[in-house]
Parts: sequence; structure tokens; C-alpha cells
Amino acid sequence: MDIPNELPIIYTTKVLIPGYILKIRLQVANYSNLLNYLQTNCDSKSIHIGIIPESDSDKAVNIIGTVGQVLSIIRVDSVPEDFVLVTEGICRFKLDETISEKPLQINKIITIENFKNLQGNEKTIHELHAEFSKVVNDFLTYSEPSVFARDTLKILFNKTPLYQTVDFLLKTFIRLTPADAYEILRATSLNHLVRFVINWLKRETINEHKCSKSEKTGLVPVPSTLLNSIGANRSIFLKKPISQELNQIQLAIKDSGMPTSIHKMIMKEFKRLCEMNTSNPDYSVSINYISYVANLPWNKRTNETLDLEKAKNVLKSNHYGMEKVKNRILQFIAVKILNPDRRGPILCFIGPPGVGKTSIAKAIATSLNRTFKRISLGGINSYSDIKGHRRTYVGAMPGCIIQAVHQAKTNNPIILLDEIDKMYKGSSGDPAAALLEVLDPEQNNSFVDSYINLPFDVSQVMFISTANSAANIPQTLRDRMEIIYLEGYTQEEKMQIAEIYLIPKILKDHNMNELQIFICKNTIKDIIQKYTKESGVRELQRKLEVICHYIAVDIVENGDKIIKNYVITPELLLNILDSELYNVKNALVEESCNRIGVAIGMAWSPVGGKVQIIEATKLYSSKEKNRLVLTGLAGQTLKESVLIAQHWIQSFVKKNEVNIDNFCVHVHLPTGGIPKDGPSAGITIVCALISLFWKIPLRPMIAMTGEISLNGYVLPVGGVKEKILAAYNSNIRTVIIPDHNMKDLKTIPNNIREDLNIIPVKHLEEVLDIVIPGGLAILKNPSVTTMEICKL
Ligand SMILES: Nc1ncnc2c1ncn2[C@@H]1O[C@H](COP(=O)(O)OP(=O)(O)OP(=O)(O)O)[C@@H](O)[C@H]1O
Repeated sequence: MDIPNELPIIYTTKVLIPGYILKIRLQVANYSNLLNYLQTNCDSKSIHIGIIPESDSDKAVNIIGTVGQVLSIIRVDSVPEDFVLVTEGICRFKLDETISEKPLQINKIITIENFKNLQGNEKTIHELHAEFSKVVNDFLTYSEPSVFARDTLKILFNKTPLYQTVDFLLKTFIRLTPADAYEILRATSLNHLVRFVINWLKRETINEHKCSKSEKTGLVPVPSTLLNSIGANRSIFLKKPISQELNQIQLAIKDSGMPTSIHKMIMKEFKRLCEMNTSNPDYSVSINYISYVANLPWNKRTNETLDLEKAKNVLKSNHYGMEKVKNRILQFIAVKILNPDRRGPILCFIGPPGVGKTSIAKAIATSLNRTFKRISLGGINSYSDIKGHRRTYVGAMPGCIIQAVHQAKTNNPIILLDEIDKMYKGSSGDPAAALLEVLDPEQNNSFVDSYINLPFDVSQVMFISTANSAANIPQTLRDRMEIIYLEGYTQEEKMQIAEIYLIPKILKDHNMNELQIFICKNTIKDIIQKYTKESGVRELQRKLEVICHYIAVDIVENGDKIIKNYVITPELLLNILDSELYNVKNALVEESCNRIGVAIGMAWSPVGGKVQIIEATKLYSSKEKNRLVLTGLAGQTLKESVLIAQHWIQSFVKKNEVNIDNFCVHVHLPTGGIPKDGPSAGITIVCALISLFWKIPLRPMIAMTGEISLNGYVLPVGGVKEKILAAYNSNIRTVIIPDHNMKDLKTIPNNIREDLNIIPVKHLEEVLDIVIPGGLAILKNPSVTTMEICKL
């Protein structure tokens, strides 16, 4: 390369040495002349400048610098304006006489031998070579290079001049500080250079520096032609040996069966990991990530059993009733047999607690021979709980979907999204929005969890969700699922479940048998009626377990002496469970009978049906005309129902001339500690208010439910089965329901239906005709006195 013997000179804090690249940042204002020079010469093949360490600027003689070839000039958009010179060190020079000081310092230079040509005393070089090999060996042992790197170094030692080995080590391993770079620049013999490298290696073997070369000196080695000439890749020399841990991960990646495109990305990450220092904080993040991804079941699946008979038996042996769910699963299996590629439905079981939503999902997994994982969504309030956190966050984790698949170890498990109605939107995103992506059959074959950050196919997973109430599931999510409602059980059904399923299961769990303990039918009936108040059977199961715990103590204490047969009678039950919790007769219902302003309603809540009394009183007040007070933790819809009832009565009154003005009306819903809402109390509120204003107690023991319109029409309501069962269990035998709800009676067992007088109604006047003694005619004829009415 032709190097001019006159060069513009600059002084820099960083030291450039031949074979390295250095970026020098300069201010346009101070170096405008240099910039002009570079711009005017930019057409020439190569531009050279002399770069001298700033510490030498005061020196008069023996100033050594480096000829830098300008590779590029970059303008930096900053204030004050800067530019960056990217220069490559070509050779060293000695500064000679000054040609000009201004506008730009130009000096004559004398190039001096390159390091390659440095000579040294033969004898000393020989000794140094021996020492050098030893120190290099120590250093390599310490930094544990790969076998390949060690072998290549051996070749270098044997076949190349000492300078090239030194050069290679300098550029590959040695992290130069500015002082080191200055020392190398001024090296006058090969001995000097080798001595420097030996000292550095000794120092490094004891104490490894943490900072990188470029951070300390700004120097980046120029890719070595030496290495290219022997066809080796320099990065190989930086490789650490693969530890056992990394080896295992590599094997896991190989065995994971991940798609080729993903395999490529993970291998890239793995290579980066292999080159990382174990003390680097990113090391553990990266190792966790790669092993997590490698252990995902990319192509591991269980062989699904599509056998209708087996499925029927499994479902029957685990659960009583639940015909809707069982039939749906059998249909699913039949369709799969005909077309194995068809995607299955996303089922959503909605019903009160303890009716078997979770356990039937488990039984479905057994019948299909799929693994089962349950995700509890109750309380989840952020997007990242479902979709994971980005790996850049401290403590980042995958979302619950990928975690469940990871734990299932198969890519076709049944994942139960339990309590999907209990998620809520928090400040960090809406989890329902994330679930949409998971449940969308169009998207879920490439579901991207933020932590994994790779597409994973969850389309083979069968998702089943459960909820207590459909109202709390976002509409968009509801659209993606096939909803199956599970109703509460009647007393007879609970008896069957207890005898056939719960008791054998509990006895087995306690290592007891049916010969040891016999629980009488009446005892089970008493538990259901007097110790539990639920739509499902969870509490019943718990009470049966308490019986086993009680007997267990006796067996352990006396088992060796006598073998007893325990018969659990209702009397013994009193000893075991203490006094009854609930009265079979609902006292509140009985007390409400024959009272003015009181009506019996039927309510539904996510935990089942119940009888809801509604009370109304009025206070004369000339000031507070038509004021309405509502208590009992009523929700907005219930408040509106009361207003509708009041206004309908006002229009009804106009026709029937009863004074309802000048009163403050107070409507109360007892058990005031429990929040209540919904429109279905409409007809009950009207009946209570009519009873109040006409001063007529309603016919006793009639429960009712139905929404009302402003014109007095009775509209359909939900949860009819639960409501009717609750009324039945409170000894009520006459119930009024909207005519539109008659279709819902199919689900009520025949024996209960036959025992009940279920009256369908279309209009409020029909309701009043039933509940008012004497019928609607009495209301329309105010001349009949209350006393007379009560006699009717
Ligand atoms: N029809 C049934 N036949 C047999 N056992 C039943 C039936 N229904 C419920 N069970 C039993 O009742 C217990 C509670 O059921 P499970 O936990 O599945 O209720 P759940 O509907 O999921 O309740 P939650 O809404 O509180 O999660 C289980 O032990 C289950 O086996």
C-alpha cells in the first residue's frame, strides 16, 4: 500500500495500533480544516492521516503514531455538531519535520518496521518462545477453549512464525487497555511485544477482566488475514467447551421435534449461550429459556382413544346424570371417528358450585385417553397471565396456557379453563382478550406466548371451560364456546349420587369398606336436608367425609380388639355433626304467610336457587309524596323492577280508585347482607305492594318469579329449575312462573313436578287473580272491606 510521506496529523485520547479499527469522534467546529481536507481528497483511492496518542502532544522527539486509513466519515446529528472517523491502523510511523501548522498540521513521517518485521535477539526469542507456550497453555486451560481451538493453536505454534501467534492472541483474546495499546504502539522489538503478551496472559490467568476490548480502548481488531488463510473461523476460538448442562440442552433441542424454522432460531440462541460467560446475568435467563422451549411437547401427543363404548362406561362410572354433557362427548367421539381431522368444540359448562363441572372434564380426559391439566382463572386480571411476560422482564414466565401444555408433556391434552367467569380486566390488560386468541380455531395453530416468542400449535388441545354464571363471561368469549348448562340436583338425585358415587369413593379414600360402615338412607336424607343448603353435592361430600373421620378414630383406637360394623343412623349423625344447621321448614317462609305487604319470590344466584321474601311498608307523609326506599343490597336492575312495579300499580290504581299517593314506600329484601339483583322479582314486588295498599295478605305458601313490563306483561326468566327446587325444598307446593318458561320444566324430575302446582301466567292481572284471596275482582271493587277479603 502506498503511504504518502506527508500526512495531516491529529492527536487522540484513544490509541490506534496497526491491525485494529478505531472510531474517533471529533467536533466539526474544531476540526473543520481536517474535514475540508478529507472531503477534498475523498475521490482518491485511500485517504491516510497520522494519529498520535494525545499524551505525546507535548513531546519534542521520538513521537510514534499510526498511519490510519480513513474507512468512512459519519456525520452525527448532535449539538455541537460532531463527526466520526472510522480508521484502520496500517503501520506505525515516527514524526518528522513539520510542514505546516495551520490551517491543518501536516508533517513528514518516517514509517517504521511493522510488528511483523520486528526482530529480537535470537537467544532471548528462543527462551521467550518456550515461556510463551507455557503461559498460553495455562491461559487456555483457564479459559477452557474448545478442543478444536486448542488443536488449531497447536498448529499455529508449530507452523507459523511467532509473530503470527502473538498477533492472533492479541486480536482474539487480549482485552487491551489504553495503556496496553500505547505500550504495543511503542514496542521496538519482537522480544518487547512477546514479553508484553506473556505478562498480560499471566495477569489475565489470575484475574479475568470483565470489560470488553472495545469498551476500554475503542479498538476493534481487523479480521485477521492469517486466520482466513488457514481456513478457520475466528469465532471458533472464542468458544467455551460445552458443559454437561449445555450438552443436555443440546440433546433436548435435538429430541424436541420442533419445526425446522424454530429449530434454527433456537440453535442461534444456543450458540449465543455457548459463547456467553457463565457469570453474565443473561446466561441463566438464556439457559432457562432454551431448556423450556426444548422441553415443550412440539410433536409429542397421546394416542387418543376413540371408543364409544369405553367412553360411555367411563362417564357412567364417574358421574350420575349429566346426560347433556355425556351425550355431547359421545357425539364428539363419533364425529372424530368419522373424520379424525375435524376440530372439536370448545365446551363451556355453566352451573352452580359442586355439580360436577370439573370432575366430568377429568372423566372426559380419561375416556379419551388424553392428559388433563386444570388452569384456575379465578382472580386473573392481566393479559400476561395468559400470554406470558417478555423475556426481558425480571422473573419473566410463560403464560398459563403454555405452562399447562409444558406440564402436560403432550400437545393434545384437555385443558380445563376453570372459573372463566371470575377473570377481570385489571390495569395491565384484559385476560379475556388474550383468551380469545387461544380459543380461536383460526389463530391457535400458531399461538405466540410472549415469553416463548415463537409460534406454538395449540389447535390439538381440547379446551373446556367452566363458570358459575354466563352473565360474567364476556360476549366475545361466549361466542367462541358451546355452552352447556348444568343444573343443581334434586334431593333424590343427591341421594343417588351419595349412595352410588360419593360414599364408595370416600370409603376407598379412607381405606375402609362398605361392610365396615353403613350409612342409612335416612341419615343421607338428613344430611341433605338439615346440614347442607346447596345445589351441588360438595358440602354433602364433606359431611360424609366427616363421618369417616369420626369412625377412623374409633377404628384406630379399638380396631385391634374388636371388629365393629358401624351403622350411621340419624341419631348417631347428631353426635357426629352436632346440631342441625337448617330447618327443613323454612321459618322465614312460614312467618311471611298471612302478613300484609309480604310476598314470596324465587331467586337465582350462581350458587343455586333460593326463596326470597319481599316485604313492603308505607309511612304517611304529606311532604315525601311517592318517595321510595329500597333496602337489602339491591342492585340496579332490581331497583328498576321496583320502579316499574310502582308505576304499573299507579296506572292500575287510576282504574280502581285506591289512594296510593302521599306515602313513603319502603321495600326490603331480607337477608340484607347478601347482594341481590336481576329482573325476575318483578311480579313478586307488585304482589307485595298491592297487598300493602289494598291491605290484603296474599294467599299463603305461593312462590313466584317473573319479570314485568310496564304494561303488566310477565316476561321469561332464567334458572327456573333451581328456583322451583328451592321452593319445593321450602315446602312450597304452588309456584307461579312466566308462561314462556313452561318449556324449562322438562329438566324437573317427574315426581317433583307431579307434587307441585305450577301455574303459568302471561299478565300481572292473572298473577293477582291467583294470589289475592277472592281474585282480581276484589281489587276492582274497593267497597269490599279488608276484613271481608281476609275471610275469603
Ligand atoms: N353427577 C355427579 N355424580 C357423581 N359425583 C358428582 C356429581 N356431581 C358432582 N359430583 C362430585 O362432587 C364433587 C364436586 O364436584 P366438582 O368439583 O366437579 O364441582 P364443580 O361443579 O366443578 O364446582 P365449582 O364450580 O365449585 O368448581 C366431586 O367430588 C364430584 O365427583
